[in-house]
Amino acid sequence: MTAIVTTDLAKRYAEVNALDGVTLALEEHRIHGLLGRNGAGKTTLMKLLTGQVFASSGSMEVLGGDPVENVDVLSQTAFIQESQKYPDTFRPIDVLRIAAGAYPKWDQAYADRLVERFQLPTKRLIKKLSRGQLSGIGIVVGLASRAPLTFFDEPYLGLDAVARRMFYDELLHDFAEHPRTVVLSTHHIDEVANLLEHVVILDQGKVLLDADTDELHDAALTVSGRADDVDAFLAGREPLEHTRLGSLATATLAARDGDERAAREAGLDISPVSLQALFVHLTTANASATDPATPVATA
Ligand SMILES: Nc1ncnc2c1ncn2[C@@H]1O[C@H](COP(=O)(O)OP(=O)(O)OP(=O)(O)O)[C@@H](O)[C@H]1O
Repeated sequence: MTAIVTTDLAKRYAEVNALDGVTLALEEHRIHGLLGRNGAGKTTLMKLLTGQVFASSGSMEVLGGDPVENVDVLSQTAFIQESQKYPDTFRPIDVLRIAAGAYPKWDQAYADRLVERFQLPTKRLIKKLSRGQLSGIGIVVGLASRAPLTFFDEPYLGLDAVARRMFYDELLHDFAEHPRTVVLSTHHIDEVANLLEHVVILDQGKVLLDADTDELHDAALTVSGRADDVDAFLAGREPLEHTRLGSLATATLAARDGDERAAREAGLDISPVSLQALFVHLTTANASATDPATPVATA
């Protein structure tokens, strides 16, 4: 089943088209990566899908319904945001108590284990917590809610590398035991690349890439070797990246059938292109092809 369908979805603010004609279908029970440079429209898309802002045009279906003021859909949805605000008097224990009442599939024993693992001081005022501890609250809520649809919008801010690793491990482990649909927005692309089954890259409000990660591994390749051999291999083709160092060269290019064999025969080394490298190539190429911000057409 498809968990999320959007058709030509757009969100216009006064001066920007934050989202511009987004058409997507996200399968249920998968971990989807929502990637994009700053201001690409990731948070805006997640806010639309959780009914927090209204679309300017287009349509969407989330878990089979319109999310706007729809308790059936929203009770099955968790949206974890780094910028979550809490009342001044709140302690983590208050947030966890509210979450326990709000999410039908809440697992208190799992929440307790996560609190311990992330060393969350549950009785300290939230306003006194460190940034990493604040992120920890969101992660505990996002995981222990076991919501059929969970959005994590850069949930790691302030978390150190060890705690981020713990989050990825927990997500993967719990996802395997309790499959659900996860949409994860992050700038730490290499760290999450192995978790993602499907990736959407937004750029300037539009979908730049919408693909399964399996397909991406075959989408591009990097060849390296003697500069003359690399040049001969590239003949007539436009590489995504090409660097020369003395008599050696490296080139990354969109893959075609037979490339690997031809590169091997030419004596070149072949390496796969990481998701992070592909992301940088695609968004950089798009930036030079378009304006940085899409101006709103005035009527
Ligand atoms: N309430 C708002 N009013 C006006 N413009 C907004 C508003 N919210 C978002 N925008 C603009 O919409 C665009 C998309 O913003 P959004 O927060 O969705 O990006 P993002 O991909 O989540 O970025 P980041 O990775 O930096 O968090 C940006 O240009 C942003 O300035």
